[in-house]
Amino acid sequence: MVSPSVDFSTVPVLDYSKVYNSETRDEFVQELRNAVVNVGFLYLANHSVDPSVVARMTEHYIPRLFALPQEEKDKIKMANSPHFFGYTAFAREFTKEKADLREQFDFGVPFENKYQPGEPDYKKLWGPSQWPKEELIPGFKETWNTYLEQVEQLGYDFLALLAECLGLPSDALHEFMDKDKNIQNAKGNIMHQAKIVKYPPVGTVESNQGIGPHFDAGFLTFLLQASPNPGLQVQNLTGDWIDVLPIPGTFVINIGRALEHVTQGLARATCHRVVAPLRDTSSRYSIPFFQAMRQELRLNDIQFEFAPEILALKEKRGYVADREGVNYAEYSTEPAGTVALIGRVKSHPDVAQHHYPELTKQLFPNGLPAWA
Ligand SMILES: O=C(O)CCC(=O)C(=O)O
Ligand SMILES: [Fe+2]
Repeated sequence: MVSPSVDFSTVPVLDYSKVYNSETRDEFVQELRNAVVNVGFLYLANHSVDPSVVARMTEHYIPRLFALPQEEKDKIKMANSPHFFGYTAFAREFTKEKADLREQFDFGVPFENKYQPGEPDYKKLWGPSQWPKEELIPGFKETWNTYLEQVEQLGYDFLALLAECLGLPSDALHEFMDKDKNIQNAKGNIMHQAKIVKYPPVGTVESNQGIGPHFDAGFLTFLLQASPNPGLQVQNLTGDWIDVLPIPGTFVINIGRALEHVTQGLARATCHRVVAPLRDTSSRYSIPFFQAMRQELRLNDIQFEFAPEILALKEKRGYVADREGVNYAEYSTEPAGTVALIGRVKSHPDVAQHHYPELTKQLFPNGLPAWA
């Protein structure tokens, strides 16, 4: 059941500068409520991340990163890392058992591994990134960490607005980052993850999966579309694919499954995909930043009471059956860290078998599938 009056055919653009002005703040919160409940995706213009840092990443570092000699990329291959950080060669990641036509480097915000023997496996998941040699790409690490720090902060600020738009106290969602809702404590204790992705122009009519249809697993995703190429598409309630063309100076923000779960489905996780650039065009680049949450939390441990008029928005929007994509049903019973680990093992089973042999065996009882 879908209410056609609330279905979307474009992704709304929200102006973050409205938040700083008491006359326009309310308007922003209302626009956010519409985007969060009915679309699950939005563009954020005039955001707080320094445009010169963004420009330095997109214009200077991204091309140099992918232009590193192949043997230097291979030295930091993901298989080295129990944290699933590092380089993944072209078409070596899988969405629902089909190769994604992209090449990428995965990193986390700076983090020291805190795993102690006897603790759950998911504690191994968070740890340091792997870096290309500084002399081959001078200044990259510093600029990238500055970028991550600013997006991390935007993420915490944005969570406060999101809580507010659903009628919750503005720090309500911060409990998923720190038990005392203290964001200063969350910094350095929650390991958000981000990657730098290249979609080379290899698409054909028969084979064009840049990344297959999926839902993001975590809380919020902040996506920087780092080149003018189209490709990102989101599925509306009717099932049509809607283009999310790059708009310079914006982030695309979307809701992950965990945030959908804890808001009782009010904040909508929306299925999306990337269509690979066609042959003879140019590469598409992007940087998705995935907001994580406390690993030990079972999401059902924190229950909100939403006002009836807020819950009514969900009825008005209607429900769509999950068409494609992983369910993350484990969020009802398992700690968030376990759900995240399962997701990583399914996407990178060849990496997982080195570091999480038992879990890999459990998830792939007949051995690694042929596609891996
Ligand atoms: O690269 C993009 O534009 C989107 C990537 C994405 O959806 C993902 O990695 O989860
Ligand atoms: Fe995604």
